[in-house]
Amino acid sequence: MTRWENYLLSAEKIVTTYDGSLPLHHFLKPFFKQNPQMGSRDRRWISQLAYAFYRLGHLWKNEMPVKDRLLLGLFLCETQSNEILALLKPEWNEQVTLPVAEKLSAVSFNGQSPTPNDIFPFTASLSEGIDAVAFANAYFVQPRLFIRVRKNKQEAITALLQDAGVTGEWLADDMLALSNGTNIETIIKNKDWYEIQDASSQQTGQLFTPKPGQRWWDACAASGGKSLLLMDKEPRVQLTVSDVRVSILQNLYERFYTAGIKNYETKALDLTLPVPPKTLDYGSFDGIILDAPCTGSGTWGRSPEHLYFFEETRINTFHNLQKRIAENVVPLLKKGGSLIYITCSAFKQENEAVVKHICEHTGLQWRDGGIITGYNIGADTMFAAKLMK
Ligand SMILES: C[S@@+](CC[C@H](N)C(=O)[O-])C[C@H]1O[C@@H](n2cnc3c(N)ncnc32)[C@H](O)[C@@H]1O
Repeated sequence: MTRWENYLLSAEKIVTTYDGSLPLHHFLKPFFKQNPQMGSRDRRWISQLAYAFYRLGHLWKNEMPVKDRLLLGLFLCETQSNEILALLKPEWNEQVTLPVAEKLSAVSFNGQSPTPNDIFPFTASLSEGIDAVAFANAYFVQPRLFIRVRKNKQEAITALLQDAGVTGEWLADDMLALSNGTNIETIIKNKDWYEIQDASSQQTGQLFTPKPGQRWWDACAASGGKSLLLMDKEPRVQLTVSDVRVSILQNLYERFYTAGIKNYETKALDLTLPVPPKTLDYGSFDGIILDAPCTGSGTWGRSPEHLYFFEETRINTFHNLQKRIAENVVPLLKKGGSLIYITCSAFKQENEAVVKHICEHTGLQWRDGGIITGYNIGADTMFAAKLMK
């Protein structure tokens, strides 16, 4: 058996035993540990085959034999001729450099050509403004790495990248796109010069309008990505951060420390329940960022196994959770203050439908924002709406 056939066999073993209960990279680690004979090149190819399999989403999921599906994934995801296809599917190897849309129109199974809905079977549930074809086809392109440059270090960072022979693309004054896998930590040693943050996530910050001395609350702060964005816009804000997970706030402390942010208040809060009156003052916040828990469907390009194992009923579970959290958060907003409702979901039920519910039940008004489509630049799809009290 050739090395390439062995790769296929190992990838087949992975995708037939992995059940989606933990992220794929967590599953791959022990798999490779149990197979120490595999070198780094072997591991890279086997992982690539497995990821490409999940990038097909639901396309011919239960019909196509696993080996054929692994090769189909490789054909659609790879952009350069490779030895696996050369040996096992030479006709595809010749077409591998074509754009994804052309490659998709060149394949069929049981007389059927693939549709966006075969890949992402929930296209009818997508938010307004999402192009279903572009959204589905983006699954075959690995998302890019984005950094947000801090402290006006654009020139210094450009020089470091040049020295390292790495090319980036400036998408905004402080937003740099790099190819996925760029080892940025080894290139830029000063950790406070930048934040790794997806382009769409950076774009949500356009709705933040903090003024010196104002009180802002990042209600689902996790490791603080949005708070860091807010504080870089206006460091004189009085910030409160909270999350239901105390463990994730530990990451926030570390990131804030590195970024030099010292003045903030922290709370552990489960927002499915009303905020206890003595914990935070009702009607006191000028701005609230509600980056709500969600399906994450706008980020599945980075973890395509989630698309493969997703059950549609989850959308409604998150919709109900988001409404409940929002209802408990709004009373803490000042009159004239703004609520920034954010998700990294592409589903309208988690986005527009929740905003509509908030407006109808709390009297807030939707003033700005909406879907942020990242798929054309290799970024996540997100939703961010500004609501005023
Ligand atoms: C999308 S993440 C927030 C990401 C973060 N804002 C950032 O930019 O890095 C959603 C967060 O909501 C938190 N969460 C989930 N259920 C919650 C609840 N019932 N009350 C408060 N926070 C909750 C999760 O722990 C998670 O950290």
